[in-house]
Amino acid sequence: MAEIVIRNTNERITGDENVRNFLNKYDVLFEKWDASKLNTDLQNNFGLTDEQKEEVLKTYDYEIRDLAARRGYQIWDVITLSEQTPDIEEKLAKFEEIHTHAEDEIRAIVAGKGIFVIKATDDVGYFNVELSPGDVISVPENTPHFFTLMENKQIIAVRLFIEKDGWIADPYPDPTFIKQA
Ligand SMILES: CSCCC(=O)/C(O)=C/O
Ligand SMILES: [Fe+2]
Ligand code: NI
Repeated sequence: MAEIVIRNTNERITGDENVRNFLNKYDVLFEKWDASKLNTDLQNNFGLTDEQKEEVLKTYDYEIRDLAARRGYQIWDVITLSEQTPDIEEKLAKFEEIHTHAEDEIRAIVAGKGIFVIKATDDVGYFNVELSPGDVISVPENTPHFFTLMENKQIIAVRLFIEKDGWIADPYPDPTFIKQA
């Protein structure tokens, strides 16, 4: 179940309805998928082959096409990150830099955990969205954010993009961002 932490105040927001209301204020979509639909072998496999990634996409085909039809996404993929991932440190270092995308994108967590840190308004600052299996969020266009893993250091996520070019990150160096919280 997703939880929010507002970094400047340490306020924690829990419960799907409260999380949805908070996120919607910042144009972040929050929905749920049934995490138990994924075959348990795949839920515990953080080094998926291309064939297994296709199986993940097939499992959530209805949910993906529904989101695509409602919100205009055109392409999707599966990403898995864990200590088994080649070049994990370089990949994480890239995801952990604050950046924006010119398009709105979806991240649906189907196994493992992760945190998106997203900028709200200047007065509220950044908030953490701690995501668990079944949590689906959008990252709105031109919104500063970054991603990091949680203590278990493993995740499988489905990503939906509008642009055929896929994931293009524009760096957003932000001197107001405070790392600890
Ligand atoms: C869990 S998805 C990996 C990170 C990612 O796709 C992204 O866009 C980070 O900003
Ligand atoms: Fe992103
Ligand atoms: Ni990003």
